Amino acid sequence: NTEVEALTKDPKNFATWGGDYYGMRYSALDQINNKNVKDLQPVWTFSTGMLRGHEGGPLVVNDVIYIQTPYPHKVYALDQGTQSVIWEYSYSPDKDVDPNQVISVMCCDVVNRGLAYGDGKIFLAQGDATLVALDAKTGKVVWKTKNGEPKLGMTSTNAPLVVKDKVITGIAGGEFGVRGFLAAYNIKDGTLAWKAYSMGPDSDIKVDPEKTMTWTDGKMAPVGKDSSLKTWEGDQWKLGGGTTWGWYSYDPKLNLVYYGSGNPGTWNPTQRPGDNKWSMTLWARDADTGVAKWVYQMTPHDEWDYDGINEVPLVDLKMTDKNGKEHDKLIVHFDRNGFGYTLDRVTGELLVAEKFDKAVNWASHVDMKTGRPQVVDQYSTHKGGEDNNTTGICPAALGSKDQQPIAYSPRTNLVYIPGNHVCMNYEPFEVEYTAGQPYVGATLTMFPAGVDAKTGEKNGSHNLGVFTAWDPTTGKIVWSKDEPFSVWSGAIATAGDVVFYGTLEGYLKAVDAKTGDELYRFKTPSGIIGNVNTWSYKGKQYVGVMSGLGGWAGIGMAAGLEGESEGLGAVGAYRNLSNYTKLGGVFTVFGLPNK
Ligand SMILES: O=C(O)c1cc(C(=O)O)c2c(n1)C(=O)C(=O)c1cc(C(=O)O)[nH]c1-2
Repeated sequence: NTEVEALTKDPKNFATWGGDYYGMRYSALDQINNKNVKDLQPVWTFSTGMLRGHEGGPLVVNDVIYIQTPYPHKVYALDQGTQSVIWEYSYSPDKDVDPNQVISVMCCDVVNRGLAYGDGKIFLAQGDATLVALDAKTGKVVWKTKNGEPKLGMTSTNAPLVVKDKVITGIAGGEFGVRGFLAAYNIKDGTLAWKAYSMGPDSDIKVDPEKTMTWTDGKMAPVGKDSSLKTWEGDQWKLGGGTTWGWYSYDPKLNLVYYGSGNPGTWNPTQRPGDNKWSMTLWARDADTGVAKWVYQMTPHDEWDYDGINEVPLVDLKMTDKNGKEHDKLIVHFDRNGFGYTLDRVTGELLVAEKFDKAVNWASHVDMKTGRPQVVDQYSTHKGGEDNNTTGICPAALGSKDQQPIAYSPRTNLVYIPGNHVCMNYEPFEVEYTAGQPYVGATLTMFPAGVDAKTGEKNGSHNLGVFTAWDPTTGKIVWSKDEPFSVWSGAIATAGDVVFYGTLEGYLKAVDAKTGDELYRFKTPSGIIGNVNTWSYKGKQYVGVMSGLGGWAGIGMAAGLEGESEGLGAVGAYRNLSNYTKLGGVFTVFGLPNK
């Protein structure tokens, strides 16, 4: 979409979830820099009036700020000059939708990861799995389309992406036996352009047996006929998961959309033998047709809920592989499974797969020839012994990183990873599918990793989080900073050589892009699970973030859960958070003082 591309080229805007089509989360603004960021101040705030988890970040298009809240949603268009509401959209359910039923099938709080802009419209993927287009000037509904059935456990939490004349969106519900898909809707009227499932017959998954390639035996080869069906028993693929609730990025020159698919259903691995393709997979799909150019499955036959949906940012960086071949169009991906991947985004060749959190113990390494992780027997959840409980698995199900997007700076050539440092015990149990009911089949408890995040030495630390700078060409940690709680907020890097991120206790932090030294912190009104964005208005640079504790890590407080293993195992680990912060959605804008 040429309009969106032009908007993202002017750093006064922040016009997609990632700031650009690449999903780099880098801003060319440098007014706020590593020397003066210590003087940063909150300059205005705005309460969203809602309590649950606030994910995503402000979209800034031609001086108007657009923010959205968790389900049942509000969208606000804000005027920066008067700091007032231009328009407000209030969600109202269609006749056949019961908001309480929707809330009951949203797995990890009622979050929403953000808005998209294009063609004079603002797009919101609503919790009830309808995609709505709002007039960017008035907030009036232009069109609305049903992308999934909440009664079957389908919900939406993703930030859509406008690509050419289409809006790309996905579906959540991997814990409810939903078969994931990516869908493209026509931007003018919301009619379906294409839909591509994560598993099933070749035609459903838009895979060409001859032309869709995958990493095999150290090179790319066609996936062959029935590449998904062959890896499931019977028709289990129909409840196969592989949902697509994360982030989508796009290469306008290659016309390819990149994203990852989630965990296979159920979490109990003994119930679904096989590799369960193409769950846990990185995808490159043609934006016009949806047909897959290449696929790479990161975690075949998942046994840990290492959902593969984390963002797939594009980076233009030169590297030479071990055969001496040069690559300069790359993607990076930091998976829940704890491995940081670099692939050639044109061909899908696997270039780097290394641990970005040294606590990771479920696999020793990724075999670079087959691309398969080498599972450590002791941490296979098939092998839980008499009580069926496998203990001390790292990372926990919420991964070494969950949905919180990374930032990449083309000035340092480093990736900045907001991360988790959490391990788990995992006890699978037999579960039967009932439409619209949880199809989880495992009980978890989580706890801090207790090892040095850089060296892997045991140190008994109680940190649940870590913020890491990473070299994507070598797969090495450059620096890392412990955080008391998981960093559940999306980072941003700037041309001022500052990296910003939020913490679960509620701090907005700025660190030096080269050294990681902390330069600034400010305690916002609630825990931060939103993304930090930056833009400029009347020549002045601003930084903005939504506070509002929730998401999976904050589910205990957000949903009022108490039991150790409630909230899919997260409640126990993050219990202490309530000593630091409370619920409440607030958008805070920061700037340097006027001289
Ligand atoms: O399988 C799914 O469909 C699905 C959906 C979601 C979601 O939509 O928020 C999450 C997850 N899984 C999940 O595994 C997970 O760790 C997670 C964390 C969060 C969050 O917003 O904090 N959502 C989700």
